[in-house]
Amino acid sequence: MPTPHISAAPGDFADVVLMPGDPLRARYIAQRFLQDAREVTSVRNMLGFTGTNRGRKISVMGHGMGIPSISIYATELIQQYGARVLIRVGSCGALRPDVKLREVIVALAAGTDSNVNRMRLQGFDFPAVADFSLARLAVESAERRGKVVRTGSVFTSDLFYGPAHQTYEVHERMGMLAVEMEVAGLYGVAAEFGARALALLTVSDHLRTHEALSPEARQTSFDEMIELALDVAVAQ
Ligand SMILES: O=P(O)(O)O[C@H]1O[C@H](CO)[C@@H](O)[C@H]1O
Ligand SMILES: O=c1cc[nH]c(=O)[nH]1
Repeated sequence: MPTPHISAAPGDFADVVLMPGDPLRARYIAQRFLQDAREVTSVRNMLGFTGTNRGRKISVMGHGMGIPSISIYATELIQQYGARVLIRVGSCGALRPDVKLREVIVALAAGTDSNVNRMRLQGFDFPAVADFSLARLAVESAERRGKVVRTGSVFTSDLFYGPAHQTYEVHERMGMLAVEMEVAGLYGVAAEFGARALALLTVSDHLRTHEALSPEARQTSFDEMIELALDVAVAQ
């Protein structure tokens, strides 16, 4: 049963998995937000945990950085471990001046400079969209908690250090809120294997103003995003 990248036993994972990029954030979420959490995989230190939240079995696992990395973990979780719902909880850099640090973005869709979804769709454009019911639950949860969230599209970039800044204006003109590195890939994997996916992103830095969250502010803001993600997870 173990895959090349996940050493968990059958049944170790819940059907709903929260996925931060950073495996240490996965451990933090498990320790702070899950009851009776236990580590279920640690291959390459890509930590995964399973516990409960409000009585609902939930897993959390890191996915690393970039589409190739998240694609491996998302595929193996769905195909080998029965995951049906994947919720990325990540960080992003804001593009538009009106998008502020600490805001949470519900990523309804993602454009990308990656070719992976065209490979899936024999050269044609693929609409990389979130699962609507998950997105709606996230927005409803934010309303209940009195938290304002943004909904809209983001840009998934293959390169963290690259020429993307030359195209920021174009992304912005096309209505994109922020840049990150995995969402388009996650939505492609979910579509290919019949799972549901959503990404919630906290604005950790601003690509125009070059402001960035302090480590403390980053932690608090991520906690608010994780609470929304858990509301969605528990409702499944
Ligand atoms: O904070 P995470 O979830 O890793 O997300 C963002 O941070 C990483 C880059 O620093 C990329 O993975 C990007 O998508
Ligand atoms: O991928 C990312 C994540 C955060 N901020 C960025 O500029 N890019």
